[in-house]
Amino acid sequence: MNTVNVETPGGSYPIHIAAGRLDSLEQSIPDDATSIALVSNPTVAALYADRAKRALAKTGKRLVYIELPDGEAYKDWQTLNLIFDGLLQSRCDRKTVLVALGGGVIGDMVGFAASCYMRGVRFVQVPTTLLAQVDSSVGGKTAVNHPLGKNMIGAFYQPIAVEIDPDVLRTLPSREVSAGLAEVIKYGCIIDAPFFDWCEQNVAALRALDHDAVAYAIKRSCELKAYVVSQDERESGLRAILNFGHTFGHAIEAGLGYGHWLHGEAVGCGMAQAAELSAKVAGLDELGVARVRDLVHAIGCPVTPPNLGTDHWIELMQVDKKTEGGTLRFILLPEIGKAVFQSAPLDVLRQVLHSTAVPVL
Ligand SMILES: NC(=O)c1ccc[n+]([C@@H]2O[C@H](COP(=O)([O-])OP(=O)(O)OC[C@H]3O[C@@H](n4cnc5c(N)ncnc54)[C@H](O)[C@@H]3O)[C@@H](O)[C@H]2O)c1
Ligand SMILES: O=C(O)C(=O)C[C@@H](O)[C@H](O)[C@H](O)COP(=O)(O)O
Ligand SMILES: [Zn+2]
Repeated sequence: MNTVNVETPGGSYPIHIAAGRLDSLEQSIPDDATSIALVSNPTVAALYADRAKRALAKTGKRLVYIELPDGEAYKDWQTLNLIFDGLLQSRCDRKTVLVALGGGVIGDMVGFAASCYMRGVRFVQVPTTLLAQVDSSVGGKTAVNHPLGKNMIGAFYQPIAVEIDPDVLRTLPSREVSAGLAEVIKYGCIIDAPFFDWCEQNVAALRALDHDAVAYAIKRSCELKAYVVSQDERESGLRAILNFGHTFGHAIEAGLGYGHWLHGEAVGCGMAQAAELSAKVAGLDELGVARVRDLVHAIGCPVTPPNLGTDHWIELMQVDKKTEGGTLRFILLPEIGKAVFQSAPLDVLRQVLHSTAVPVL
């Protein structure tokens, strides 16, 4: 088993990565827990809830199961309330431990529910998508979407453990694999040039879910995310680099309606756009722009953004959490493997949006 540790003021915890880990989930439940609330969705539950329940039952503790509808469109306040309904109806108390079994949508919502149920209870992340295993389960960003903006209502709240079983990825649709790979290559772009090179060389193996390639990608991604989050839990500086591609990507998600493009697809396309903007204002050379765009394409994500209309694009991007006093700020690349946080002149941004936009079919 590989273990990566995350250490933040809000909590320190292990990320355990091992094939078959799903069958040992009982090890993540503290002895003083009074009960366990497992939260999942119908898609994931049909595949993995029985195994998760069997493992958790080994604790001898009362087990409650709560099911949420599947999809980004349900990452909202109303669905969040279903978790509170379930917890209250089952008389869950302050020592109940929540277990999030699913992708980033389940993880972000269960984490947020844990942050505010009875003013805070413990929770465990059991990520079942590639995206969740390499990114969303680590670092304690929890949230729901608002129609006007992505992840706008939420909290920083760390899990007590992250339990990763890479074997569950075998049932993941290939479109979801591509979306997860967008967040994998993001780490290469912002902080680890050799990892970017490695991703370029191993694209086919990654898309085919080759065991060794995926194991390395998960481990390296978790190490890099743990390093960044441990330096800056609440995004007062360094952590913002994890938002590379997201100012564009979140605008695509909100602008098209949540769920039309997957988060990873929108971020992939957003990274290609951010690379183009980087060439105009942050010094990235044309080869760098081409390498980012080609790798996004090679992992199976779109590189041509939808035509949201330049003014609407800008309105949507202004809702971004990095915006300060109305000024849009971006994570840009002076070179592959290095990221900076800066604003960009509006006319230059308009050029990028204009040059890359094509009509939605
Ligand atoms: N908190 C963070 O730091 C962070 C980081 C990145 C993304 N996110 C958020 O994560 C969300 C995206 O997460 P996602 O890409 O995991 O999407 P998702 O949670 O919607 O899961 C994608 C789909 O795969 C299904 N699925 C999950 N595991 C499966 C498996 N093993 N086999 C078959 N199907 C499976 C799900 O039911 C769903 O239909 C977005 O809301 C995004 O904002 C959060
Ligand atoms: O963990 C982070 O920090 C990230 O920015 C990771 C992103 O991949 C993730 O999509 C995150 O939810 C975006 O954060 P937000 O603050 O822009 O909503
Ligand atoms: Zn993301």
